[in-house]
Amino acid sequence: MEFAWFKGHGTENDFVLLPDHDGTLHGDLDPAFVAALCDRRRGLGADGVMRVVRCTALGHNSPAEWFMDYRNADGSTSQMCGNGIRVFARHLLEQGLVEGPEFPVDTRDGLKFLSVEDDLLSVDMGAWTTGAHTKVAANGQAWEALEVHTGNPHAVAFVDSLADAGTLVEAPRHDESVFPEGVNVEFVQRLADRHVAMRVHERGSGETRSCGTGACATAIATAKADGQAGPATYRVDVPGGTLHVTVSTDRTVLTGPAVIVAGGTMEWSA
Ligand SMILES: N[C@@H](CCC[C@H](N)C(=O)O)C(=O)O
Repeated sequence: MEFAWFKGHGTENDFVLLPDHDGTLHGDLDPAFVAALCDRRRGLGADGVMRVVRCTALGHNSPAEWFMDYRNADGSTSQMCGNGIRVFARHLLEQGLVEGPEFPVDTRDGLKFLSVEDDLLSVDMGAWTTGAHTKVAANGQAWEALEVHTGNPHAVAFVDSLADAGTLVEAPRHDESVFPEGVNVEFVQRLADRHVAMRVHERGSGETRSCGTGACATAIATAKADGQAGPATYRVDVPGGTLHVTVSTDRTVLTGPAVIVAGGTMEWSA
C-alpha cells in the first residue's frame, strides 16, 4: 500500500499525519501499524498519529468538516490531544482544507474551535473538571497529585524541582480506582507568579517534550492552588518550548506554535 504522510510538532510533541479524507485508505487504524510508524528507529518516529478524515466519511453529523482520529504511540486511542489538534489545524490550513482564521475540528472529546494568528495556533479546549487529591509514584518517591480532566485524564503533582521525578522511563504508578483507563502524569515546578515548568509522562507514549492537555491540566491545578477566581493566563514551560493557557471557570484556551516539518509518500507492506 502506498500512502501520503506529513510530520509536524507543537513544542516538540511530534505527530505523523495520515490523510485519509474519505476514510477509504486506513480504515480503523491497526495499533501495530501506528506503533511501527511512531517507532523512532524503525519508523518515522512520533509521539502519536492523527488520521485526517472527513466527519461525513465516519457518518458523523457535525458542524466541522474534519475529524482528528488521534492515536498514541502504542496505538491506543485518546479522547483529546491539545498539541495534536493544533498541528492538525496547521496541516488543514497549509493544504487549503479549511479557511482561517477560525474553524472547528471534531474529536472524540467533541467539537473544538481553532484560531490562527501567524505562527501561533489556539484551541478552545472547552470544559474541564477536577477530582480529589490522589497519589502518583516514580523512582521510589511518591507525590500528592490533583485529578484533572481536560477531555483526557491527568494527575498533576507539584514538585520542588523537575529533576525530583528522576528518569521517567517507566510510567509513574497511579491509583487504578481513580484512573481505570490510565493517566497522563504532570510534574510541575513553580517559577514565578502565573509561570510554571512542567514535565509529563503520557499515557500510551511515555515521557514527551510537551503535552497540550497536560499544560491545561497544569494551569488548572495551579489556578486552583492560587485560589484564582476569574480568568487568568499561565505560562507553562515544557522541555520543547512554551505554551500559554487561559483558565476560566468553564473552559481553557491553549496557545502555542505548531508546524509541519516534512511530508512524503510511503510504501507499506504488513
Ligand atoms: N500529547 C497530547 C496528549 C495525547 C493523549 C494522551 N497521551 C492520552 O492518552 O490521553 C496533548 O498534547 O494533549
